[in-house]
Amino acid sequence: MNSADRLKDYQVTRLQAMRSLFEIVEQSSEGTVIVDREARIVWINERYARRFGLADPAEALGQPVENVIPGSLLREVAHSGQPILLDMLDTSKEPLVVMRLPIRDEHGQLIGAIGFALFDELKNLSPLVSHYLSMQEELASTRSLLQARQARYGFAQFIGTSAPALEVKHRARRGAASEAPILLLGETGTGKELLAHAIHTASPRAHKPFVSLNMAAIPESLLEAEFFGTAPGAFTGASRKARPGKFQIAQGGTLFLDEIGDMPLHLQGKLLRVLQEKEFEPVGSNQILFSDVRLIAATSCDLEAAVRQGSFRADLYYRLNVLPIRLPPLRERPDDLPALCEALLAQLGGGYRLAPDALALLARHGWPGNIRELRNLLERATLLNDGPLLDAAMLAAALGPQPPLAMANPPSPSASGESYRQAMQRFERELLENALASAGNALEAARRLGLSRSTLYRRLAALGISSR
Ligand SMILES: Nc1ncnc2c1ncn2[C@@H]1O[C@H](COP(=O)(O)OP(=O)(O)OP(=O)(O)O)[C@@H](O)[C@H]1O
Repeated sequence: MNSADRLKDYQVTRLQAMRSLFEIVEQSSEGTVIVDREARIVWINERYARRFGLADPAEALGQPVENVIPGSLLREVAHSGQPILLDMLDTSKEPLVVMRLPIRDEHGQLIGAIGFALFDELKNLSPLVSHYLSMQEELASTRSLLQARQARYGFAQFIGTSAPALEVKHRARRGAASEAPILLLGETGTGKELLAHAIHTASPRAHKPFVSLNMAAIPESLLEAEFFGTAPGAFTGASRKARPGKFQIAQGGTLFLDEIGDMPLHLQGKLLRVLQEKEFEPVGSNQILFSDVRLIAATSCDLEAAVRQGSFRADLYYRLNVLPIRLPPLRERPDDLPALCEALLAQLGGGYRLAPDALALLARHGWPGNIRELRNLLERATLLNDGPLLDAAMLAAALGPQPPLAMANPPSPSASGESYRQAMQRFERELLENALASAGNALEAARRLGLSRSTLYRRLAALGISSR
């Protein structure tokens, strides 16, 4: 077939397509009307005429379109030549969804317009519209949640070039590339949460949420709902709406469970099920939800001892312990002190630096609160001094009247043959009670001790000390 034949063929096909289109729309629509350039009706189908109260379509011919169809915009289209592809037309009965198109002759001259009433069953559209609106809402809230839940730190923020710190980063990078659960072990303030953020940021899940949950900070009775969410009206006082749990919020991303050793036994079984079966049920529902969440757990307590004592399930411990990473206490990595001080002082702002004798003093300190304690101390020193150079005397003043813990007198051994454990408990009790008494409140006491508030509360609860 040559190109002229092909063109002829195309034009025929196009004409046939146009005719079919007109017939289909005309037959399936609620009505069709054609007007000339002056917006007088030249043709209207029976159905449409009847809708506007005319028994015979012939009665409409020659009339201005607005006389028959109040509110019609066909005059505008016949004048401007601009189509109105989708619009609503209010009528005395139900509103119509209409389409209006200009009509041109074979020379392209505007000669009128055609209007189709596509349908009147607007309620058919409402599920579509409400579905669209709810999807828009969901998208907006997911976007803002995601922004709020982006991990804040990467490996660059984890300061340290000592051998133990490099080993931590090396293992953490390997962990980031895998999907296995990670268990972060270490004393309070050693950077477990910081490292969990960094692992998430370096993992393929980085663009999905990072959600953290501290077992010690949430009352036991609310933990299950925090974890798995609730079905609508799941329990008295629960919201009538379903409430998503951290597993749903973290979907596709990472869930960081801090102080996992404080997790109640009955929840440990449920967590194990999620890890093994990748599914869970919201509280008060028997709907099974699929979970795609990478778990990073952290603890400052001795989980193996907890397993031996029966307060932590052995099967969950083994499942979590696939890739344990132990964060060394600050006293085991004194070489990192200068870099840590520099980074923490830079974060605090104000251009402060440490004098060499200040570093020597810090190296002798015991750091029970580790890097959090170091950060708090430096912050206090910058608040007490105008700077820019902080010396040993200034840091000693910021540390407070008592000598640094490493140099403090050890508790005297009890003449009555007190065990190591009992002596440690007595020491801890004195330390916490003194801190509470001198600080006046738990938040300030935690700050002074270099502990997180949740760790302080947990230790107070364990020793039966009231925080008031
Ligand atoms: N290697 C590090 N480099 C820089 N800052 C650090 C480092 N490790 C910890 N920090 C800082 O020390 C503080 C405590 O860290 P983080 O909260 O991660 O400790 P944690 O081990 O999770 O403590 P807890 O067990 O009490 O919850 C934070 O301000 C953190 O940014």
